[in-house]
Amino acid sequence: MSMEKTFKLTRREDGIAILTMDVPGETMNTLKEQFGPEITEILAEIKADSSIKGLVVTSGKADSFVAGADITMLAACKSEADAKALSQQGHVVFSKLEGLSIPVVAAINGACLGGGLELALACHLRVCSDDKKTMLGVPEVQLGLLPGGGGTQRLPRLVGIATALDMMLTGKQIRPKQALKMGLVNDVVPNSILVETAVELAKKGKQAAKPVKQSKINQFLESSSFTRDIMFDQARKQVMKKTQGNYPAPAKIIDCVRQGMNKGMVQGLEVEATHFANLVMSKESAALRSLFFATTEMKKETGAEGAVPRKVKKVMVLGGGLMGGGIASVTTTKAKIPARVKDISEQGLSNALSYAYKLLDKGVKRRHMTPIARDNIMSLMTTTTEYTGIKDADIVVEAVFEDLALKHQMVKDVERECGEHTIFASNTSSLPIGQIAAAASRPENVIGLHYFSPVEKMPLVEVIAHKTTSPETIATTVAFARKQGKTPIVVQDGAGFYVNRILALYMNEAAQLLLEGQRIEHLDRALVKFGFPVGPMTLLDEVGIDVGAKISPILEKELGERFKAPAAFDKLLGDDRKGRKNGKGFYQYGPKAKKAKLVDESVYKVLDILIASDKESKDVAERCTIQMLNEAVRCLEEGIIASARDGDIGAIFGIGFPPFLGGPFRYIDTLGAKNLVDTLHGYQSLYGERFAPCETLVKMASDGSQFYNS
Ligand SMILES: C[C@H](O)CC(=O)SCCNC(=O)CCNC(=O)[C@H](O)C(C)(C)COP(=O)(O)OP(=O)(O)OC[C@H]1O[C@@H](n2cnc3c(N)ncnc32)[C@H](O)[C@@H]1OP(=O)(O)O
Repeated sequence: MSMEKTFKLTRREDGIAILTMDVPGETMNTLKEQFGPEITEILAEIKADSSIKGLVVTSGKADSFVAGADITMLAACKSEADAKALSQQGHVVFSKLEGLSIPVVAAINGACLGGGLELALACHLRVCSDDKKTMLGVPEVQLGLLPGGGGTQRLPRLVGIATALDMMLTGKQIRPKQALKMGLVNDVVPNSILVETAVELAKKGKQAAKPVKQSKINQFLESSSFTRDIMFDQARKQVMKKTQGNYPAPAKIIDCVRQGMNKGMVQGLEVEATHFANLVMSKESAALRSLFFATTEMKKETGAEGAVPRKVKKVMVLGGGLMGGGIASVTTTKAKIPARVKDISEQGLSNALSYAYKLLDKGVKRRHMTPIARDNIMSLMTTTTEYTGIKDADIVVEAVFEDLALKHQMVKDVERECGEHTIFASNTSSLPIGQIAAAASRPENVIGLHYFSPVEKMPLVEVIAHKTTSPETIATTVAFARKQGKTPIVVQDGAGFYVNRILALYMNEAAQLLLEGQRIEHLDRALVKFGFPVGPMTLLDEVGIDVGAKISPILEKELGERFKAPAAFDKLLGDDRKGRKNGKGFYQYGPKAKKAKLVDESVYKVLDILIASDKESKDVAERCTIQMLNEAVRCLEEGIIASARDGDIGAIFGIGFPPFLGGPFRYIDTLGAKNLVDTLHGYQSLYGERFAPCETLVKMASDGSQFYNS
């Protein structure tokens, strides 16, 4: 362990001392084991020094305050007792800080999250910079945890119960302006005068806390334990509906606040430490923490070892449809790279422009963005019906119809009209990239870049290298996707790549259950209960039944019999059911549809279905998900994905596989390969070969091995 210290105390001539936190050897400040003892020592020194009249707490890192407790330290806890001790140690030092008789002001620039915000809350006042990196929040819930450094107690006392619950249950990050408005900070200033402003505040002395600004209704609700209990019950109900009981943290957060507000801070902190410890040791938090570690690790990977990404300064998007519009939008809005959209029709072009404009304008309406900033970003997006102004494009992303001949034409056009180095990235969801590259004279520049709809919301992209894609093309495409705010996984070429391939079998199984007489809403509910964001029938309506019908035979042809879709697509399309897009699918749409989504019962007749009694929810969920698990392992076996980690990230970020399970591979480790293989064999004898376990699983079942070591 380093002998360097985390804290530095500087005494100024005016009597204000600056306490600077700077964890040695790390890019970001986090609360580590040495935090407690070190700050305790310093606080004693400050207390004993009567020349110190005020204290400013700040960070020595250029662009972060404190990003919270060190998650690695939490993950290393061996027992609830370990974790509880950590939380209680935090309580003790934070209350010492709060108990200082001199004024204590936090000066915040950059991320101030979790335990970092809890540190700031223990100060008497807070000033933050107006930098765009400055974000305040308690994201613990996203790690399956709760704020365990007094946050569940100090936050509601500062900003009110309703606001605090919202922050803790969503984990959302608050920007400076909003933080000021809600009373989370006392002032917002440019970073250049941050510390000076904090010093001036400290000189003014401790001030009585201003009453929280909040609505009349919340004032009323928070005024007595009786009305507060109504609020807590309401919050609990909402949370149970949202989490389906799969995540233990939210209910525990509510309980901490309830007990703390009704029985006082001491009791509240005791409950907080107990619940925190319990959550640290939960399997849900372990899975969510592994996601955090996986995504931070992936941020550093180039996608092709040794290759250096080329700088992308200009992008062209072919096709102004839903996908093309979305891709152009994240290119200009997130990556801030000029994008030129080409479509054969003016209509397509105006669609793409209005797609981007609407998203930006939402930001203006919510006051996250000025109209000028919106217009500046819009000016990065230009349109054309000809190949003009694209000679210097570094990447062309193609999002036209799924038609191989058309894609070949695009490849040829781009090779003719653009530069030698221009990358041709196809957003195809089903055609193998190698087949598209077959028409290229520079196949090393051809790659797949598969987005998910809606592009601005779905965090994943698949980057697909075919056999001769160059490492530089891979690295450039990966870096480009990351600039668009995406998490890229590099996968190998093959029908359906990874995500759609595992999704297809899961969807087919749901369709099979439907044909066996299981009700549509029952199927959807069973999988939502399991932890998916929407059920398979809703998903098919959203994606488009016609789209599913188009992809299905390609997968069957390339990957085999097990991909054969149940005979339903023809009948559905024969009845003109495409899903939400044409207002006709499994559910009712349009002006007559009720707010609560209702099944369009006439679909049962179209499919000649006799409704049977509901199977157990968990059996329905198992039968569908087990197909996904088996196929995910097959993708690893075939080298389609490079690692179990990539497979887990792909399924969670691309499909919404339940995050608390950690992804298909981590879930298989939890279930045990032997157990899974036995279950697959059971289904195989009932329903046939599509349930035959893949080789790797059979091997793992016999030798007891796992995908992960921990
Ligand atoms: C008791 C308390 O209530 C419990 C807690 O506080 S739990 C922790 C709550 N805090 C969080 O969840 C925040 C986690 N961090 C983040 O979301 C992001 O890192 C961030 C938004 C702060 C910055 O993102 P970004 O600029 O992309 O940097 P990113 O690459 O993620 O992180 C930089 C480094 O800091 C590390 N880091 C950031 N936060 C960390 C944390 N809380 N614990 C451990 N390491 C952390 C990353 O692992 C990475 O390390 P490396 O460079 O050695 O690989």
